[in-house]
Amino acid sequence: MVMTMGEMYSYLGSGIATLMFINAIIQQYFPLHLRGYIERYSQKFVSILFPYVQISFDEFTGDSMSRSEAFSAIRNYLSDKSSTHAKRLKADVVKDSRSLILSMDYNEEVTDEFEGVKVWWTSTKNVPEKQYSFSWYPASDEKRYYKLIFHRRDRKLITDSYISHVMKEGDAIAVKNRQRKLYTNNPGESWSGHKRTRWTHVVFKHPATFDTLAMETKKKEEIIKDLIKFSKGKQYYSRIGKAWKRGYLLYGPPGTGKSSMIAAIANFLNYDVYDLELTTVKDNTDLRRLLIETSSKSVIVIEDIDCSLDLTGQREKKKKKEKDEDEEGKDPVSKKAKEAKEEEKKESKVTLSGLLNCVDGLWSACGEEKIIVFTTNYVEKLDPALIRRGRMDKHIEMSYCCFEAFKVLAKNYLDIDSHPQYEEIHRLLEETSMTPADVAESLMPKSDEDDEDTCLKALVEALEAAKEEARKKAEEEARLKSEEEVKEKEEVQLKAEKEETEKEKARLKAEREKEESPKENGKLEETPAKEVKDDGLSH
Ligand SMILES: Nc1ncnc2c1ncn2[C@@H]1O[C@H](COP(=O)(O)OP(=O)(O)OP(=O)(O)O)[C@@H](O)[C@H]1O
Ligand SMILES: [Mg+2]
Repeated sequence: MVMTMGEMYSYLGSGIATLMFINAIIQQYFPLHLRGYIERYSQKFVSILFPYVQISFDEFTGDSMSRSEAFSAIRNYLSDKSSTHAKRLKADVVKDSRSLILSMDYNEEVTDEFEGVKVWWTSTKNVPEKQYSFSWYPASDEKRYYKLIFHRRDRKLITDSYISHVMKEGDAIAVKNRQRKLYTNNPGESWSGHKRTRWTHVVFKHPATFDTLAMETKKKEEIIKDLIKFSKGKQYYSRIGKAWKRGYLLYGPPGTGKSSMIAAIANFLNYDVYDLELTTVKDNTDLRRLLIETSSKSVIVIEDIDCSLDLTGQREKKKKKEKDEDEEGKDPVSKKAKEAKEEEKKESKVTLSGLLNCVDGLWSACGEEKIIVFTTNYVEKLDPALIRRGRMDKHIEMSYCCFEAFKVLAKNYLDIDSHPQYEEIHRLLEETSMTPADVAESLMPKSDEDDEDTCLKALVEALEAAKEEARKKAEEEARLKSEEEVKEKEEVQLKAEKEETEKEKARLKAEREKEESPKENGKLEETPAKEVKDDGLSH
């Protein structure tokens, strides 16, 4: 039977212990000059006998007694290795979730290879008495550590690169295994002054991925590349002196996949999502606090940014109204309290500049690896200051469903790559604007009897109906426009006619006056004379 490294180690370990014992006797009874000589030779003897080096990674670090990061990383790394190699596994339920993580059981051994070098890992619980390496720790039942054993000729490779490789891999596995969360700012929280966390969370489980997202392939690939570049950019960002964050602005009509895109980004990068509801944020300070409490590796989302900023103004008006009503209240105590609260509310608001400061001010550099996403249906409504590059680095337009996007949807919803009706759909999609949400709705089978033919037929019908509607709308618009034009023309004509009649009238009047003038003059000659007499102003 082949001896495992652990068994060999313990076998040799006892030999070493014997040697240590002998060494202790030597130290006590032999004269100094002889002692050095014997020690040198005994060490040489041990290393010939057992040319392996051992490194221990304890669960808790000495000074702070906090869980060692190295231990966790090794645990993750080995759990990944051992679930395929080790015979005895230990199952752990990850906190806050229902997923199982298998890890190496205690005293189980796993071999690993790195650049052609073989190493042995063992996991140990409860420090055995002979383990002198941990003798300074008080005895505890739950002392756990990992032991790495390798040949001493590989020492350089192991200490220089293997251990850091294990740490990196272990951290990556931790990121992969972790339960991602969807956070939302609790509206109740910001009004009550409790010192509880401002974000509440649920497990984030959105099935949208870039594979299921319907949009032009070129555009999609560009976004994926951008995300990969960002997520690997730690050194780059620190070199150029920029906070490690990136802003995306998603704009387009409702139902074009803006929210789906955010979920796909989070799923792709394995990030948490913070859904920031601006309308419930009290003021700029509150906003800052909220953003500070967000963790690294997260997507911070502010949906419908145009509405959120508009609402700030509306909220102000509403509050004033409420305050007026309060003043008519009967209970003086609650009235006062309410007034104080209203006063507080009245002064509070999130301003554009507050938002800008949070997006790219000094505060944004707290924590790293963050993506900030704004969505809007009306990009033209946004303040240019908000969406300039550097704040919103990438502007992504989510537009109506194109043929390429349709093909993705058809693959997702009906699992088909082609169909005789594709050509017609292609033509119709170019002629009409339909959102991916509407296309998806038509493609979704409504009953068990529905197959691809019926679904595609439904889509064609929907597209034709949309086309017809658009045509009618355009016609109606054209009709209204032409009607307006006719009306305008008529008005112009009417005006011209009116002017003409006015002129005619004036002309006629003038003519009449001319005709009547001799008679009139006679009369007039008499009258002024009379008048002159009457008012006594004549001379
Ligand atoms: N590009 C797309 N790819 C795949 N599915 C899509 C796409 N656009 C929309 N959908 C489907 O339509 C539904 C609505 O899309 P989504 O919520 O992402 O739209 P939105 O752009 O965020 O709309 P709104 O502006 O109203 O928030 C989604 O559940 C999704 O199934
Ligand atoms: Mg949305």
